[in-house]
Amino acid sequence: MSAGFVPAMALPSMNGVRVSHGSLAPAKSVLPEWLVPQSASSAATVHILAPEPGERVLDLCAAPGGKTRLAAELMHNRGEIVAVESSEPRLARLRQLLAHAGASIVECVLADGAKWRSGSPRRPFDRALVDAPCSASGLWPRLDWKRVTPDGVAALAAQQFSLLAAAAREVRPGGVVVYSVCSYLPQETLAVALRALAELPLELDGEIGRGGTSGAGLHGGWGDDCDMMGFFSRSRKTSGFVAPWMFQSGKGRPARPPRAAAMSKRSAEDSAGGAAPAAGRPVQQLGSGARRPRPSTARGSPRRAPASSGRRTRSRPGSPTWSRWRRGSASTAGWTPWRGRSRCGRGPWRSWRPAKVVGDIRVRLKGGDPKPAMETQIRVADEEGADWEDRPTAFELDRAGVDAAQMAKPNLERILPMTQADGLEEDKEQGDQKRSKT
Ligand SMILES: C[S@@+](CC[C@H](N)C(=O)[O-])C[C@H]1O[C@@H](n2cnc3c(N)ncnc32)[C@H](O)[C@@H]1O
Repeated sequence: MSAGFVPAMALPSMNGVRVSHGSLAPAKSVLPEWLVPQSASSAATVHILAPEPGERVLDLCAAPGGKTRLAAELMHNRGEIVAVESSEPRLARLRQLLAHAGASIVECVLADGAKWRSGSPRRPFDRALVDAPCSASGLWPRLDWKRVTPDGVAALAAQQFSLLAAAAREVRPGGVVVYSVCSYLPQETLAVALRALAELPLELDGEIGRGGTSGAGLHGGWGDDCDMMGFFSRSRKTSGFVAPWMFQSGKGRPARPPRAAAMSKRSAEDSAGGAAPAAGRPVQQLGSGARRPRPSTARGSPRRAPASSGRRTRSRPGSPTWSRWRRGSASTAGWTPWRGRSRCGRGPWRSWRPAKVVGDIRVRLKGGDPKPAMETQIRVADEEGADWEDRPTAFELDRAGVDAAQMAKPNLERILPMTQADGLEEDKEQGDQKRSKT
C-alpha cells in the first residue's frame, strides 16, 4: 500500500467502480475477462434495490443489462428476474450480456414496461427496478443539450411515471420499488417521485438519509420525508443518478430491510400512523402538513428527530409549486435544490446547477498483466467549491482478493452516514445564511 493511503473499506463492496481518469478503453485492456466495468451509480442503484437470493425481481427497463446482471449476481443466480425491454435490438444485447455472465435466472421480455402485466397476480414481485429512459442530463457533458427540450423532458417524465405505476402494480405489498434516472432535472426526478407518492400506493422509506439528503438535484426541498441518494461528480467522466427508495404500501412490509442497516422501513402500521392503510390508496400525503410521529425502529433504537420541521414545504404534493413542478413550469427562484459549481451552463436549464458532490469512487488502474493493480480513491467534497478530500486506498487485483471483496457487504452504511452529515451541514448553512440576511 502506498504511503499516505488509508484503507477504505468502501470500494469493492459496491460491486462497481468508476474509472475517473482517462477513458475506459485502457481499463478494459488490463481488466481480466471476469471483472466487468460498471459505473458506481449503476452499481449503487442495484444495491439500493438490494435483491436477495430466491426473490422475484422485475427490471422494467432492462437493456443493455448492467443492472440486471448485477442483480443476478447479488441474488447468487437464485430466484427469478423478469427483464422487460421495449427495444428489440437492445433486448438482443441484453440477452447476449446475460448469457455471457451466466445469469440463468433472467427471463427477457420484449414489451412496453408501462403496459406489461405479469399474468400471475398470485406471485407478485418482491422488488422492481425502474431505471427509466430519461434526458440523461446527469451525463453532462456527454449529453447533447440540443436534443433536450422542455417538451421532450415532460414526455419522458410522463413515461417514467407510467413505468413507476406499472412497477407499483406488480410489486407485492411491502415490496421495494426503486426509481432511478441519470438526470438532474426536477421534472424527471423530484416531480415524478412526488407524483408517484401522491398517486400510487408507494411510500418513501422515511428513515434513510433524512432531511433531503445528498445532492442529486434533490437536496433540500423535501424536509424529512425525502430519501434520496445521489452521486454527482464534477469530473468530466461522470454520471449522476437519483434513486428514491420507495416501497409498496400495505401489509407484509419487511420489518427490516435487507443488507443496509440504515435502510430500515416502517411497518404498515407505522406508516399509516397506527392503522394499516387501505390497499391501492396513497398512504403518505406529504402535503398534509402534519408530521407523523416517528416510531422506533425495528431494532428498538429511537429514530432521529427531524432536523428542521416544516422547512421548505412548498414543493409538496398539492401545493401550487408542486403543481408547477409537475407541469414543468416551476422556477427555481427562492428554492435551492442545487449547490456546487455549475457544469450545466449550456443547457436550457442553465440556472440550475449540478448537485453538491457527496461522494465518488474512483479507480485508477496501474500495471498490467498478469497482475494489474487498482488504486482507488474515495473522494468527498462537502462544501460548495471545496476540493476533494482524498481517502484513497490501493489493492492488488488478484482473483481471490476481488472475489472476497465482491462478497463484502454493500457500501451503503458508509455512504449514508456521510450523506446524513451532509444534510446537517446544509441545515447549518441555511441557518447561517438566514441570520446574515436579517
Ligand atoms: C436507462 S436505460 C436502462 C439501462 C439498464 N437498466 C442498464 O442498467 O443497463 C433505459 C432502457 O429502457 C428502455 N425503454 C424505454 N422505454 C421503455 C418502455 N416503455 N418499456 C420498457 N423499456 C423501455 C430503453 O430502450 C432503454 O434500453
